[in-house]
Amino acid sequence: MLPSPVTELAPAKINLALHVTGQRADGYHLLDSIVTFADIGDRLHFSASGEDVFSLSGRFSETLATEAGSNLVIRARDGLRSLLAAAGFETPPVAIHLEKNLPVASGIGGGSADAAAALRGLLRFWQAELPPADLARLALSLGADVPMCLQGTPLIARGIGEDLTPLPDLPRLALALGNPLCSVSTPQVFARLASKQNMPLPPLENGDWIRILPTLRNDLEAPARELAPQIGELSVLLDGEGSLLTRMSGSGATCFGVFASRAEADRAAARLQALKPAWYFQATTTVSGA
Ligand SMILES: C[C@@](CO)(OP(=O)(O)O)[C@H](O)COP(=O)(O)OP(=O)(O)OC[C@H]1O[C@@H](n2ccc(N)nc2=O)[C@H](O)[C@@H]1O
Ligand SMILES: Nc1ncnc2c1ncn2[C@@H]1O[C@H](COP(=O)(O)OP(=O)(O)O)[C@@H](O)[C@H]1O
Repeated sequence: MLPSPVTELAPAKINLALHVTGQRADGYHLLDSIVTFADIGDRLHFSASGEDVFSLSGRFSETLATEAGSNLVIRARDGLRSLLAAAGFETPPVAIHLEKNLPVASGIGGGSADAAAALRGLLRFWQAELPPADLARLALSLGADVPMCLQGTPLIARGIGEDLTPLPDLPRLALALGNPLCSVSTPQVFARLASKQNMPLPPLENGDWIRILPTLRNDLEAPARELAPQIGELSVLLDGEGSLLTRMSGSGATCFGVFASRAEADRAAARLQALKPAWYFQATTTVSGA
């Protein structure tokens, strides 16, 4: 019997805080990051096919079309298939369609979210299982953010992103996301950091989040603003809409504003979209940790 079709959401990742605390000998930076996930993202569809096929659609698919063969989704499929084949599972050809709704190279981990969704979706499609440690190793080999995207719930990420601690009491947040649609290169942002040894996160047990979050930082924001000055303009616009806390996510250029309610986040995103029609704005409610 042919496998049944499967659909997976690849939710946007939001770094609510990101402290760079050191650098490994291989050049990768050590992070302390509070991460949550949006209720919006890319969408992946998996269906039976005579041969492996990969197709793209969506607002941001064009930038990826020329390098479709090296897409993280393909790398995830191939990596998973070889582990599953070694474990004796059947992995018949699959048609994968990626609906690319998230801006590319934008600090909300679109590629990592897609890779994680490909792993989750293909395990369901092929009705297969892997030991969690093998899956975690494969995820990390695809990118530092892929293990956290595989988890998909609020967490603290340490190391380069592989050391994950759940944050079940992080509340749902109403956010307006904005991006001036200038893609920012993650390695270039890390390379411009003035200091690589910054204060780690303070202890966060029983977090009074609304009080604590504003006292934290994104250490990548200053170097990203040097590369893309529009980030400063975007932050001012979010503040002007009444954001309770405005900050950049990941290596940018996406910034988020935290709003008192989803209705306020919706209004802010709609007003800013009218003001800057060529930019990306999206209201979202983040997932619950419980
Ligand atoms: C900065 C963060 C924060 O969550 O997010 P994004 O801006 O990508 O969303 C991540 O650490 C990005 O993770 P990810 O995008 O998966 O990174 P990778 O593909 O593994 O690495 C891309 C490049 O970024 C740099 N890099 C990445 C992660 C890290 N902890 N230290 C680094 O120095 C390295 O130069 C590496 O070659
Ligand atoms: N499915 C994918 N979605 C986005 N980018 C991808 C994908 N596959 C490979 N990439 C590559 O990964 C790079 C980082 O993209 P992305 O994950 O969107 O960045 P960020 O983590 O900063 O949001 C892009 O420049 C692109 O060339």
